[in-house]
Amino acid sequence: MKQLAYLNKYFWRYRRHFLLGFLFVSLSNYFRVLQPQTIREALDLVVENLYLYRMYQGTELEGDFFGMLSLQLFYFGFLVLVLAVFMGLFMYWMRQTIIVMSRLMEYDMRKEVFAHYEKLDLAFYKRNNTGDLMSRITEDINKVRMYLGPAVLYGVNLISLFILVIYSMLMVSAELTMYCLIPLPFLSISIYYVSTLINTQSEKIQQQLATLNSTAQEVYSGIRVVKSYVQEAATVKHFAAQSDRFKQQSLRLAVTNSLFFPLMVLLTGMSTLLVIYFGGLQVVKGTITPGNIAEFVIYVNMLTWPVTAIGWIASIVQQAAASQKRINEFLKTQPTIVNLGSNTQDLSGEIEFKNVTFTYPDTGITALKEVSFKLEPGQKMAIIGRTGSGKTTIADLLLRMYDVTEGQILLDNQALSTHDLAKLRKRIGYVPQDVFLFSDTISANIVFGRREAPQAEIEDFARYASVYNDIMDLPKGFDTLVGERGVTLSGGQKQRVSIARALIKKPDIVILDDCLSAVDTNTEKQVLEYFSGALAQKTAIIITHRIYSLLQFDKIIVMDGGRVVEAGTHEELLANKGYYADLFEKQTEEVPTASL
Ligand SMILES: Nc1ncnc2c1ncn2[C@@H]1O[C@H](COP(=O)(O)OP(=O)(O)OP(=O)(O)O)[C@@H](O)[C@H]1O
Repeated sequence: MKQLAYLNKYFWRYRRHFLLGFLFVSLSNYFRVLQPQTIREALDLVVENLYLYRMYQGTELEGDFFGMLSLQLFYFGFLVLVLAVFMGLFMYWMRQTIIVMSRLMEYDMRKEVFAHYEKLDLAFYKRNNTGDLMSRITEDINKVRMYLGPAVLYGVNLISLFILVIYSMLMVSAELTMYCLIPLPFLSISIYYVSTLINTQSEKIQQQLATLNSTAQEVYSGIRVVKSYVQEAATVKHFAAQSDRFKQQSLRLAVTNSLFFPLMVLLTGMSTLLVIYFGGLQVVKGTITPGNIAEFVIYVNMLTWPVTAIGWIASIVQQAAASQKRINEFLKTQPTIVNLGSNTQDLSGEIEFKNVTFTYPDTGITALKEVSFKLEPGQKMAIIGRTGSGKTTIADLLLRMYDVTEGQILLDNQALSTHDLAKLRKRIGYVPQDVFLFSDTISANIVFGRREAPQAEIEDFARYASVYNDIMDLPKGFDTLVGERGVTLSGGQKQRVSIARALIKKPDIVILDDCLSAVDTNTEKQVLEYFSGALAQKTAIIITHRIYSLLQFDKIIVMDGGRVVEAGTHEELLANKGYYADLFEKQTEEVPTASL
């Protein structure tokens, strides 16, 4: 339960809503409790006057007496109505304060969790799967919201109603109060068990629904494979089996749900029975009036829902505590990559790796071993090597997605950590290998790192990245939606949009990670021409599997198993007759007219 203490800061922030809510609940309940008392008075009035009425029956005063009695009853009826109006009014305000409070808290909390997620480093995202992150920010926060809103509301309601009703009951008869309260703890306990059962079953159903969703989603995403392997029937069978499990679980829940109300009615019915029986005995003895019995029956009914709610609240609080525990786990996770630097100068582009060794914290894989190289401002370097040889890791370290395990990276002759992290990332234009575009317009994707860029520049950079004509061929040009909600761009088009996105930032250093792999040789040639022209003054690192003779590299390093196994210029490496020379030879044979 101590997990929920984290939420106290929100209660403090919205204390005004909370206190007002408490006041409105109490006022609403006050008017509610006055109702049975008015009904009791009305009923007693009728009982008392019945005798007198019989006396006047048949006389000429009968009409007057009846009129007077009706007027009094009308007055009581009107009073009950007025009380109901006040009760309803305060009930409306109670929801407007407490439920609104819970929604405000939910909003603050979701924002806090999302902002915290964004601060966490890449290693955190590798350790935890996206589904888990999503469920904590959606389902878990929803469950906590149930505690902040409905549970608090019914809890506050329960306390104030209990005090008022029990007080009013005790004023009439302590003995009768005791009898009618006997079944209520049983009601509360059994509702607690039933709602816990309902919650467990609902959770299983939710999980099964998630499985069902992902099964369907996977089939739709991989529909080409499914169709080409003629696996439609098999996937339908698999889906039907999952649906069947969902159906069974839902039917089980329906059985449990149908226990809820009969149980409630049974136990409150017993309370009513006890009130009528023992109350009747007391009326005979003359200690209470018949109106008191009616008053008590209404009290018992009033208590039914709050007492039921005890079990329900307990179950909500239990779930909220479990969810808050999961949320706290992430909130307490601190990023390992933090901003230690204050250097916000633009970069001249000098990069030096000094004996850099790096081991991925989550897998223990040593991706780089004593890697050293130096680039002067404006120099271009190619990194070549087999897959898994550590090329991307070099880019990740330069962007401080991870910190080196051993050795040092210097940027402009200063340790990487002395540079302001945000500024450092802003000054590096990085085109990652796995291109990712947001479900937004092409324009919005291009200006992602420099939102104020004017349309003319967006178009210019699309031209530099050789994607302008492709974009203009789309139905809405730069306003075309891409991704899930829009058109699907080809792999090569996506790569070029992502190049435009990196270049429009006008970075000091450019890193391209195998980002021309999916474009044809002509397009590749155009992009590289732009690089050798417009980016002549920028330091650039190009990670690739292809050898480009178009672009004059000042340096080429060949990676293997995390080490730099060859380094030098194109000519030096050819003379070396190693991996590079081999690759060059193979590529010359394969594509004699390509970009070589
Ligand atoms: N986020 C990560 N967590 C753990 N290990 C990783 C991670 N990224 C890469 N590795 C491992 O580090 C090694 C180097 O990977 P890296 O991505 O740097 O290679 P690469 O040369 O860029 O490969 P490719 O040409 O296929 O992109 C590989 O063994 C890989 O499995």
